[in-house]
Amino acid sequence: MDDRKFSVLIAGGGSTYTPGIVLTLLEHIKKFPLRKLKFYDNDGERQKKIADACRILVKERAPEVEFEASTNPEEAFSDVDFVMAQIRVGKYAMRSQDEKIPLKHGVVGQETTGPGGIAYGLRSIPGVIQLVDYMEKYSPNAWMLNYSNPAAIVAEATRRLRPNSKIINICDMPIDIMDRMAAILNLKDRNELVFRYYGLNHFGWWTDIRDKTGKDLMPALKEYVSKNGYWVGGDYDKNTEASWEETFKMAADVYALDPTTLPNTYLKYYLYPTEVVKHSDPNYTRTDEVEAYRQKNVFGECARIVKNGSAKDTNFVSDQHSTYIVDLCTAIAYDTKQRMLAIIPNEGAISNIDPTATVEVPCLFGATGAERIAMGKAATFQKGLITEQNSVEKLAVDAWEEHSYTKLWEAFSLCKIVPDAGVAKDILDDMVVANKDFWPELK
Ligand SMILES: NC(=O)c1ccc[n+]([C@@H]2O[C@H](COP(=O)([O-])OP(=O)(O)OC[C@H]3O[C@@H](n4cnc5c(N)ncnc54)[C@H](O)[C@@H]3O)[C@@H](O)[C@H]2O)c1
Ligand SMILES: O=P(O)(O)OC[C@H]1O[C@H](O[C@H]2[C@H](O)[C@@H](O)[C@@H](O)O[C@@H]2CO)[C@H](O)[C@@H](O)[C@@H]1O
Ligand SMILES: [Mn+2]
Repeated sequence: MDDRKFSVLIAGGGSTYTPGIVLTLLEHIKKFPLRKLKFYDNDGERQKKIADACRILVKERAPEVEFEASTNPEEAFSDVDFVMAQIRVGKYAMRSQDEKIPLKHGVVGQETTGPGGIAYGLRSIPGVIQLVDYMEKYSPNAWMLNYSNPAAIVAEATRRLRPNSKIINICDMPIDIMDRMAAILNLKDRNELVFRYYGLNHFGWWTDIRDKTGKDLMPALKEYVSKNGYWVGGDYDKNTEASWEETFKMAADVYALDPTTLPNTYLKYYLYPTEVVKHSDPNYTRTDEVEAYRQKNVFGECARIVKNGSAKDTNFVSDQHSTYIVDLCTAIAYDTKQRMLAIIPNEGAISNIDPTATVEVPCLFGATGAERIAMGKAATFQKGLITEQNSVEKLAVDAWEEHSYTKLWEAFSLCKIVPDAGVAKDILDDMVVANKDFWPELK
């Protein structure tokens, strides 16, 4: 290790994930030394509530680290080495629409899946592109790790619109699942697993999982997942919300369809949409839960820290979501070639899938970014699903670029969870109205 210290900007400083990320960064300060921590958000009022608490946290735990929060792009993006991007364009008010509009028409209403995911995608594209442009203008040597959703559509847009930018799109769902796999197998953590995985974001499969001696762990995992999905239970899941419990358990049903692989939890929306809709309440969706619990707890705890003037007794904890991001920064900063997943142009990584598809595969992370590892051929079932879903994602980006109503209607219609083009049009027309402040005017 050398004597470099890094300046990190969290873009979307007002996010509910920010305190967890700050704590993780501070906990790992020896491994990934910091000189500056900066926040940027376009909602100064929301960001201030989180920033005022985090300023106290940083001052108490790492007084040598300079802390700044700003809504001014030049101020925020200057003198930065890494940008962690986690914006939600349209905030929870629009996530709620993404979920409730499709459900009103009997279709799955989900943040990153189906019509809701496409609607969110069209809002996120200009927001994330703007962050990339600010980074390139004010800190051209910096790297951006983007996990603003829907990461699949955002990654397809950055592949096309900013092909040479230093942006890596990432997701923590496989991280969460691999932590569960390690717990199921009584291993220390996910780093004990040597894995092969391929697919699209929120749409992928593990094909091989071994320990570091080469021992095949798939049989034991399959045996467990066939009965329990990825639900661990006990202490491990004592804080897991009921809707996530349902999702982790349902991985058993998804696994049953292809017992040669282990699936990403998000596949439940595509393979069992009828079941998902049956268990959904169109008047109370995931956004309502997040606002009632995560958002309330995070902002409540920040207010308490500010009132006390101290974060010494805070209940904020660093989570898996953020340890992964710190691992990625460390790998890029120190060229460790650690193997982790990224959402990246295919270019042969899945040999029988369009080279221009944006896929999620293991990569070696180092000073030049993410270097993809070839995963071979997708099986027939996966190839069919991936090709259809990737076309949906491509049509969504076409629609945004060309301001095309027809392309967007095609995207909605092609989407596996939408029954036909008539329902697709009804949902789309409601979404055009709901998204009028965010989408380009469609012709
Ligand atoms: N890829 C992953 O695995 C993963 C995991 C968790 C969360 N996420 C994503 O992280 C993001 C944040 O999630 P959250 O639930 O904490 O949302 P949040 O609404 O609490 O925070 C998002 C913040 O982004 C800000 N924002 C919106 N548009 C902006 C813009 N154009 N420029 C600057 N700031 C902007 C908002 O004001 C808000 O403070 C979402 O996109 C979510 O989907 C991704
Ligand atoms: O409904 P939300 O807002 O709670 O979660 C949506 C996100 O779900 C995944 O991320 C999980 C992650 O898997 C888990 O380990 C922990 O960190 O919480 C995250 C958020 O709940 C998914 O990967 C994200 O893309 C979604 O935004
Ligand atoms: Mn994700």
